Amino acid sequence: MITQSTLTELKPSSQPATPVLSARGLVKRYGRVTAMDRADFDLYPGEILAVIGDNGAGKSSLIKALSGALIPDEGEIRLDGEVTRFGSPMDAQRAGIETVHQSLALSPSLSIADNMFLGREIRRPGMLGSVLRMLDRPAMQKIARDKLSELGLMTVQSINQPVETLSGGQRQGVAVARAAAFGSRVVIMDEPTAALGVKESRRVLELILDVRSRGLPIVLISHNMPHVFEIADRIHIHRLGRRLCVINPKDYTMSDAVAFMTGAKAPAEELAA
Ligand SMILES: Nc1ncnc2c1ncn2[C@@H]1O[C@H](COP(=O)(O)OP(=O)(O)OP(=O)(O)O)[C@@H](O)[C@H]1O
Repeated sequence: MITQSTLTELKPSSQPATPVLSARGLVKRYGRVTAMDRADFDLYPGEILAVIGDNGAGKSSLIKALSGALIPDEGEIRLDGEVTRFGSPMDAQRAGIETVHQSLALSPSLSIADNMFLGREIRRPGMLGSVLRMLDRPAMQKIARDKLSELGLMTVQSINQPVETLSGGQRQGVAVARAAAFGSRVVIMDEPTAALGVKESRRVLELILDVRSRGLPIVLISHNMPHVFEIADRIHIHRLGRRLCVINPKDYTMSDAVAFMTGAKAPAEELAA
């Protein structure tokens, strides 16, 4: 049953007014296709915000803009209230935003530790002026081991095991651990359970809750309604390139959410974002 919640009520009362990450009026056009049509977004400290929407609603475009992989034609993004511009994914990473892509972006033949530090290896101080500094493998292995055990992921036999020898759930675990290790402000997860079985999905959901309990807010893009309703604090519903509304999963059913997503039902006026 639809209750008459207001947007204000949807923010947990402990939340300060400033979102960690927000966007206003994002627009992205590809020729005649408008992938983002004045899209808004707000992520508050310590929350799991699910982003749901029908195929082609523009979720990936929104997430790409928030993670520096797409430069919007219009609109603004704010980090801790300050207007920011991400020219590349590296810019967003430097600002503390880590994204776990659906493809995971892991190198199968490399070890778990090497994958965790791919592209940001730790190097030993080299000879004065030397560009070719040696990799500090012991340091990277120690941090990788610490991060994985912090998240209860030390079921993998060795930190030096190639990623291709891991199960789908363990690989997802490595990708989440990497994001949690380097993301100081926000972790974005794109369909983290899409390719997993029931047991592995469960473990990944627990991992996401672990990451939240360590204080990092999470954006979860998912088509899996039971997962979304189980772990999200708020649900951002995207439709036709923009945020349609934000709901509290305690106040709505999965059928309500699907009806909003598909346009079968309109949200109450005060919910409209
Ligand atoms: N690079 C591109 N070139 C042309 N059109 C694009 C491009 N990227 C996205 N689009 C279009 O923009 C719209 C929104 O796409 P987007 O991938 O953001 O949606 P989505 O909600 O993530 O969809 P899905 O759930 O199917 O992954 C779609 O119509 C898509 O075809």
